[in-house]
Amino acid sequence: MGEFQTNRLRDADERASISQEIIVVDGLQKIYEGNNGTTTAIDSISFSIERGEVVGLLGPNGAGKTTTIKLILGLIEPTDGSIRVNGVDPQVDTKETYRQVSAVLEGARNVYWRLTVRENLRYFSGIQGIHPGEAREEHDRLLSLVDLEHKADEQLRNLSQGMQQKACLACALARETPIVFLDEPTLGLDVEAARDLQNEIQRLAEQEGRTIVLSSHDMDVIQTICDRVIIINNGEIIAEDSVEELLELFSSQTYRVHLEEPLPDDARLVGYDPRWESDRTSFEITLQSSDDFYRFTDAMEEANAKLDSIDSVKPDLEEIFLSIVDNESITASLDRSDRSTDRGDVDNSVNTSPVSEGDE
Ligand SMILES: Nc1ncnc2c1ncn2[C@@H]1O[C@H](COP(=O)(O)OP(=O)(O)OP(=O)(O)O)[C@@H](O)[C@H]1O
Repeated sequence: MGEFQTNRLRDADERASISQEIIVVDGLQKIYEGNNGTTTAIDSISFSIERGEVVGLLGPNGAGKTTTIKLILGLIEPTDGSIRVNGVDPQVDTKETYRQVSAVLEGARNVYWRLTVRENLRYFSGIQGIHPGEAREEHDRLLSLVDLEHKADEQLRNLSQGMQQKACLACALARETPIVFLDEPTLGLDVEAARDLQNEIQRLAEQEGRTIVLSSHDMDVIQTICDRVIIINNGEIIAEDSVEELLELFSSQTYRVHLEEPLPDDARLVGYDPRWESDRTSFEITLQSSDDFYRFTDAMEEANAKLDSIDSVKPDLEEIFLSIVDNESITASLDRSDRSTDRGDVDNSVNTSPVSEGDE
């Protein structure tokens, strides 16, 4: 998928200073070392994110998304490469990075379980320098957004898991940082709450110019709210484009073919393996180029297939994502010599919480 690859950045400082880029990652690499070998989780990736963008960071399990986010937050040290978060190097100034970014990461316990929901909100806006009196109205709005007004004075440890997740989200938003990282933010939310949150994310970006980076397996959410996606697989960026352009590009590559009569069972479209419908008259096929298109029509002729119609179809982001990752997996599986251990064998002692002293 070479045409999607991001351009390598010249220099992170230079890029950050001349543009609206609020996150600049240049040649970033992370190799985890363990007793039984090493794992290259991130392999020289470069990308940038502009102020006010809503970007989806996507990839299959183990692709390297969480590692990338932890590196940007300064929670772990890169093996190589550089990162700037609003001009700050997270390795040099972790405190300032924390002031710039809030994050809700899966499994991260970055709230205080013995405090009530409202006390947590006050604490998190307080450390950002927001006066409690000024924050009251905003906290009411956030409580209503996550549907926790009735639990505002309950200790967090007494709430259900879903409510705790909502409270973490509200605390992250209460900090009013320029950048927000959200991992699976709609997981466990009911339909209405998920829709409200999506609207809120769009509002934060459009009206307040805040930058949101989302990681989610729900492609409907990504398609609805993200301006752009960065797709990672095996530690490398395999696609980086606006959602609109990806939809456009793939709609002109995917076709629905309908034959006048079923193709006999023993006939084959040599070089293609289309997903037939049960009566063997229709299938969808992805063709990468005009050459491919001509090869396909030759294969149809050889198989004596009688074409009735061929229409361009519009796949959704989920189908596009699977198609990009599947294509990539075929090449990547040939070259994994240095990925010799899995997570269980090596250092797992990373603190995922931006707050070091949770009082659980
Ligand atoms: N602390 C660690 N020590 C060793 N290897 C690790 C560690 N954390 C992650 N890895 C490995 O690095 C690779 C990338 O993991 P990462 O958690 O970044 O993926 P991910 O895209 O977030 O996956 P998921 O969607 O499953 O959360 C995986 O092979 C994983 O096993």
